[in-house]
Amino acid sequence: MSDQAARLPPSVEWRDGALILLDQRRLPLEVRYRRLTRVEEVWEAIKQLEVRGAPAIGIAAGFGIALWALDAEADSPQSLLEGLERTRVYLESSRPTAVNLAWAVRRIFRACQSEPSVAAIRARALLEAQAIQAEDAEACRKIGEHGLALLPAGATVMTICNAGAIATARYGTALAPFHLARERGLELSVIACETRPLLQGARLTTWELASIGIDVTLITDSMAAHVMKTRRIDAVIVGADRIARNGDSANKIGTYGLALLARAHGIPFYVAAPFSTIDFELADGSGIPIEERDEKEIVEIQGQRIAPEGIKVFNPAFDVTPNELIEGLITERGVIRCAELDCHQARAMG
Ligand SMILES: CSC[C@@H](O)[C@@H](O)C(=O)COP(=O)(O)O
Repeated sequence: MSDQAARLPPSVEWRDGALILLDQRRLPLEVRYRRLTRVEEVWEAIKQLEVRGAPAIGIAAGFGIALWALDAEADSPQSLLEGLERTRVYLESSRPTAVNLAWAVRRIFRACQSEPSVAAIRARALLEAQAIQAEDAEACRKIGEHGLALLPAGATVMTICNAGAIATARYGTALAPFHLARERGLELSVIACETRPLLQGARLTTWELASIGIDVTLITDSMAAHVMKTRRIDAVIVGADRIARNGDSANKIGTYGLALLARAHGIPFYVAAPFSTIDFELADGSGIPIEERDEKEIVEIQGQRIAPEGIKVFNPAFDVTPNELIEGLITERGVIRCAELDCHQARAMG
């Protein structure tokens, strides 16, 4: 079995005491890595989408808190933990929608609380961040297995944004089935929506899939209905930034529209995500915070103004797809119907 997925370099890596990030703002024109050594740089990299995608920002934030812990001056475990708590809150303020970020830094903080010394806290922060990364790679591989099992041979799948290997530790979520298909020599095709306004589909999904040899066709977001009507689309698979416990799922703006179109055309619509993306504290999607971003992302293209000066702009980065439009959640624990999510978790908790 070839290992095509391994050809893609990791987008987030801990090396020699620093965080190495693939700068996703520059793709596909340039494959450039940056070495970050301070938590402020990690905060900025998350804010500016240098690292993006729910699991990847969780992993990066995890290493960010570890960077702070390793470097901080502290004369007692208590003072280190107090600083760690402030750093956790700071990192959580970088982007609000993807729950993986808060989930990762809270998990690291909790783990550190039981350590007896400054040295043990420092070591534990890094170990926990590395564990989160390793667990994500394994979860994404399983998501790929479960997703692949849903698809007929030679399937064509539509997706939006980039929920791929570069948005996770490895393999991706919505794109994981394609990485596994490639490893196994199976032919599948992808229709990638460009994903206005920041073009993660056009820039990142096409780059990622083409670089592992998957057949990928780029369309603009407004072509989705026409393509569903005139071509055979076997499924729509998207990622998620936060899933409420009733299955309502927040993902990149435009996802909700795709789900409505898929329903109108009788195409199954799946959300692929690890359990770390599920926020069991939220009863439904109405409580998911939706990030609003700078108007420049809409009124400019590559620094060039395209809309009149002074017009009003609304730029939400995410929307929420209601559970009734979702055929199933493709998770590391299998494909779960939204209605079964809550009891599934209750069973897993024993
Ligand atoms: C595996 S990534 C899942 C989601 O985070 C992804 O689909 C998405 O919406 C990313 O948005 P982004 O704004 O690029 O971070």
